Amino acid sequence: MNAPISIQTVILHRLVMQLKHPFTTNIGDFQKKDFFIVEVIDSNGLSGYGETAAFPSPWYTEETTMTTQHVMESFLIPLLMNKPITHPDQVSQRFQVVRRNNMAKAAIEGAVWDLYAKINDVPLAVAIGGTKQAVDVGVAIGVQASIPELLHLIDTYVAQGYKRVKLKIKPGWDVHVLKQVRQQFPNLAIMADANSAYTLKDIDLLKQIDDLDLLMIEQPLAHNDFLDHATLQRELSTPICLDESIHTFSDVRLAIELGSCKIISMKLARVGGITEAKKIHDYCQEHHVPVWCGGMLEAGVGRAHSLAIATLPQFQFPGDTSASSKYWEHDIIQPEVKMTDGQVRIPNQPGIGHDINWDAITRYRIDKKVIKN
Ligand SMILES: O=C(O)CCC(=O)C1=CC=C[C@@H](O)[C@@H]1C(=O)O
Ligand SMILES: [Mg+2]
Repeated sequence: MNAPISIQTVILHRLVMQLKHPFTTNIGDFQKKDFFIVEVIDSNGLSGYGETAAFPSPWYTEETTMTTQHVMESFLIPLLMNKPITHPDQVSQRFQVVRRNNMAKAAIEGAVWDLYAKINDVPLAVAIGGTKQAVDVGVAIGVQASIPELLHLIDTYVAQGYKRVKLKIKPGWDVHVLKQVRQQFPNLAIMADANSAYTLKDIDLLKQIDDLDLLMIEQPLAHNDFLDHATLQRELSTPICLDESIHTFSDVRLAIELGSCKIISMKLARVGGITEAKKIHDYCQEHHVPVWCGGMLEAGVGRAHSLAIATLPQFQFPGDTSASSKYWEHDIIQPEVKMTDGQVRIPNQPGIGHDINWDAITRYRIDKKVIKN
């Protein structure tokens, strides 16, 4: 039986970090990340760290930077502090009285998982049940100003060692672009992410991607439409991967039972944390459904959590957990996440396996809230 963990203090560090380059999808451009690093401190003064992923506006899910602050401060942190826990799995159970708000939940639950792993002196990946020492990683590339610029960018990332590229697509930037990329890179692992930019009216256009040997097409249709995705999957040989549709274990069961997809994008923030992610992983393993780790433009703490979950065996495709340098001049962890030959090695230090870079935290921090039990 694990010793009780009593959270005495929670600190919300609000940071704003400028992306090295704007990240463009069919919904809009991102220039900066406005988020929280959640620090949970136990009765011995040991800290665990988590990271919120919500964007400043509610376009990806219903959550935003500010909704996560409100739900963490007003509901989740009081629930966490009101009695000790003996295992991080109890955190998501305790949070069930709060509907949805998965990104707020995942940041706090992740911090407790990091603390738990440190208390038990094991890497977070080991505490989760991970089996890999290194994980394959790829890069996500937003919509570019021109096809030549896209091809140059892909060339740059391939030269760095990345073995998979994910390309954002949208009406007017899709089949013709993918065809030229495939022509230039005949053997490269390529996937497309549509962020719900299409409907079944586009079925004839989407069927053209079947000649391009893509790994998958991510979220072609609406976030809440399992039936049309099932209709589309029956027409496509390219596997559909669901991202924005998947918020819970029951969403995964529905999608697999209906045939809405053949691959699941796992994002700790979107599903509410590590405990739910492990449940989804185990179901996908049992039903032979590949999983891979999507990205949310994380800073180093969130990136380290994603890398840890990606060590579970059913993660079968390179994740979006590219090196820190893809997005950040200076990351908030040390050492930063580095990619070598298409892989990131999993640290064997306890917890997330990276120290917090407090100089960087101070540089980016715009607010700090200390909540004591
Ligand atoms: O974190 C990364 O490197 C990739 C991020 C990424 O592709 C996305 C983040 C959030 C929403 C989308 O734009 C997109 C996705 O759908 O996966
Ligand atoms: Mg996606």
